[in-house]
Amino acid sequence: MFNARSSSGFLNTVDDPLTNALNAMIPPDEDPIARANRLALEQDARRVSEEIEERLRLERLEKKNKKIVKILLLGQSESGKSTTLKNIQLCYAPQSLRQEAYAWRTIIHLNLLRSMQIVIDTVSQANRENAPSFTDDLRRLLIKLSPLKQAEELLKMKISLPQEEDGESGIVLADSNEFSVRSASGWKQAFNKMRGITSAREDSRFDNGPASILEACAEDMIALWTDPATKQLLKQRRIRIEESSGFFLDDIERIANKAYLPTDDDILRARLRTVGVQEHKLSLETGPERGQDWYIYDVGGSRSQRSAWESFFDDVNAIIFLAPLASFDQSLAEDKRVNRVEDSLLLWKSICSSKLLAKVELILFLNKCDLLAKKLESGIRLAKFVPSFKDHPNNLETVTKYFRAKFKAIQKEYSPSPRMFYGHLTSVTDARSTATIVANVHEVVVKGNLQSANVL
Ligand SMILES: Nc1nc2c(ncn2[C@@H]2O[C@H](COP(=O)(O)OP(=O)(O)OP(=O)(O)O)[C@@H](O)[C@H]2O)c(=O)[nH]1
Ligand SMILES: [Mg+2]
Repeated sequence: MFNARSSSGFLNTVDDPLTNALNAMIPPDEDPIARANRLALEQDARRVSEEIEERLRLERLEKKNKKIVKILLLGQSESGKSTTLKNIQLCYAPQSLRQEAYAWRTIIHLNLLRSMQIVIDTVSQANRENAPSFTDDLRRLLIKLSPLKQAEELLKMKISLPQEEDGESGIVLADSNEFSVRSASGWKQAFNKMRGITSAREDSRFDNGPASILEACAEDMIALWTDPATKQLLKQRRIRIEESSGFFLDDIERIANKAYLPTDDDILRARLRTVGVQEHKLSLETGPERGQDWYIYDVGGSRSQRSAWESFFDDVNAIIFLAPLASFDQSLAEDKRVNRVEDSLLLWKSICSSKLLAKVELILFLNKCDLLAKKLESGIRLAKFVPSFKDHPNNLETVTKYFRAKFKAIQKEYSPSPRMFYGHLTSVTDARSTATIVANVHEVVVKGNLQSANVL
């Protein structure tokens, strides 16, 4: 009797309708030659049937693979979420980021002016207080740098040019020091208007006045920033601008040049606060997931914005959670009583324990390790801010090991069901090392996606 091959798992002798139909057609007085012919024909039919089954299986698999992948970036404000998104763009769609370089130039100019303003304010205050370290040189520089205020106003106007439908512009001022990007179209319109402009010379549609002011003031900005009296005043007042977001004061000569166009590295270091949620669509162009669409959601991380996160938890595949370790000696901008690392640990706990996220892959980036290393080397002791660290050696290896174990233990204790721990030590302003980690995230996401589709 004909036996269907069952190793493929699709067909068997009992239930297969084709086998049953063929068996019913066997003539009772069949001779050996007719039998051999019939078996050959049946085998042929079986092969074709199996081929069709296999093709359908592959099509089903392909469809499942094409399932939209959703990744959510979470973490407190300034943890590095938007910078991680830029890294993912750099890995999978570098041209799209480079096309935005000219728009980032304006943000970087604003970042530079923001840091310069902190220096100017500190030196001016020393003047008002008749500090002995205030010199005539500093006084002269302050006067010469007064046009920078106008440059800042012009830049803000330039970036706020497009009006959204509701009449609001894309860029808003969060406080006197920081501006931010709204999730809606204003900022994208600004990008689009500037898209394709690859050099300042082509920038005929926009007033290039602020860049002229910056170039004219470059020498004096460098003189003020590098003056030993300035450094001393900043140190006395414990102002460490070098560690703040969007620090470009060591690059004034290059950035204040009128022909300046940001490098990838500059774009990663630029600071533009996120307000709301930004969706970024990525179509994978190579590899086995070719054609698959990834949607990456970048959210605003400040406390007032966190209530909006939950509406994005639905059918999310993976969460990249950023905890900036270098902030162990800082408090939240929105609540000075709360230590930043403590806030990250509490946030991590709430994400791990969420029932809605029980099946979601969690990938932890213990970020800003470059700044953490510098901070520890400069003698700042972790135990002063995190007493449970006790008298362990205050070096990068021990500190990162300590935090990794702490985050891992929280995940283990609070996850509704057991899940893998993916923890990376990152410095997401470093594109090269981050590319390796992004590849790892890719693997986890693809594996998780196949598992959720019951393909693995
Ligand atoms: N040195 C250093 N700087 C970093 C690192 N990660 C991020 N930054 C910088 O920190 C600043 C803040 O990063 P963002 O990516 O804007 O932070 P965010 O989490 O998106 O913040 P919100 O939009 O306010 O929620 C930027 O200027 C980054 O360049 C890091 O690993 N090392
Ligand atoms: Mg952001």
